[in-house]
Amino acid sequence: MASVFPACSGSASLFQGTNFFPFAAKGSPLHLKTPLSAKCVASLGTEISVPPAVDTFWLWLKEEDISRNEVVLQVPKRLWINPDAVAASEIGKVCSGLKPWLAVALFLIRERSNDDSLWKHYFSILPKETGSTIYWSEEELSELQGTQLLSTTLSVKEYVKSEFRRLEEEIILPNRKLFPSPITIDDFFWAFGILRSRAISRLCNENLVVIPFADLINHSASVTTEDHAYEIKGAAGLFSWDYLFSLRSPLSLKAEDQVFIQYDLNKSNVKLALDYGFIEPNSDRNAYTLTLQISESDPFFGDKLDIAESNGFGETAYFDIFYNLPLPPGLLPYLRLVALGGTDAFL
Ligand SMILES: C[S@@+](CC[C@H](N)C(=O)[O-])C[C@H]1O[C@@H](n2cnc3c(N)ncnc32)[C@H](O)[C@@H]1O
Repeated sequence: MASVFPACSGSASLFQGTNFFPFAAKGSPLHLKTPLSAKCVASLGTEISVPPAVDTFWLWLKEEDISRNEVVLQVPKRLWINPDAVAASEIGKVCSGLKPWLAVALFLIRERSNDDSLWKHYFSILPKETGSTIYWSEEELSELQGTQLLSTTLSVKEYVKSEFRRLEEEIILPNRKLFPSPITIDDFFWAFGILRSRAISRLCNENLVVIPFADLINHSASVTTEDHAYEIKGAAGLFSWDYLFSLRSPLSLKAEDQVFIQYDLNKSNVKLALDYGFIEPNSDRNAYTLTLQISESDPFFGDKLDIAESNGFGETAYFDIFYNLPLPPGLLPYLRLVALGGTDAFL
């Protein structure tokens, strides 16, 4: 059976004792409000059982008791990996017209092989792949036959392949000097998986950002709030000020407890498996995603699209239907809009 957990790619010796990363050492740009240590462990210690395929796993541990909402970690903006970091880099110009995730994916791939990268230590501990179903073998995927997870996984893989082919043709090959080392489809899948499992989009003004080291924090179903991430302005060094990503613990913790957050309360188990490579045993996560679309051949296509857009939907809309829960708001009105025809369309 496929592993839905990542194997640890870093070396445990990096983390001997409590002072682990060069980044987290004294005078580093990382702000640790109270001692915090990262460990590469053999078992998660979460409420979710760990299959034998799991080797090791990075996590953050507090070394002192902390109360709920206490700040545990701050990361200055200059370490964030986002479209601004790409724009300021050597590949900024050629990536300016790309979708943000494509630009950041290329940036991740390029920085990973750069020995002088600002994020060198961070890249050394990133997993080679996540447990996402996009990395499962044919044989493993055959276990999913008949499920929505399988069809979604296959279409995501197709989408990633076609985006890569376009990127190769339009950006990578015409700019050989900027991309001296060959970039393979596997590299691109790696970057895609890293972004799906580690990028956040909940900060104000940030649509896609990876916050190195804050992204080591694991998910727990026992955390039921999502308001752990803040962007604040503060001291980013002895003499400098910067925007900081500030992470508060949603739970009060005893020394040596693992710091957990809630990744997303609204993601179904299909999305959790696809994005992170784990699912929750909790049946509230079991959902079927219904896809509805206003057909371009509909005689009222333009009007219907206007109505959909003015209500926050598009030409295609996705609705997660959860087992034993009421239908999502918007599903029935959207369905009615799609189905309206004949004289009803003039009502
Ligand atoms: C944001 S990263 C967290 C960093 C992770 N600890 C590591 O060592 O790479 C998200 C990944 O951590 C793992 N993860 C986080 N919380 C988990 C949980 N409760 N159960 C299983 N895997 C989890 C999944 O592999 C997921 O793709």
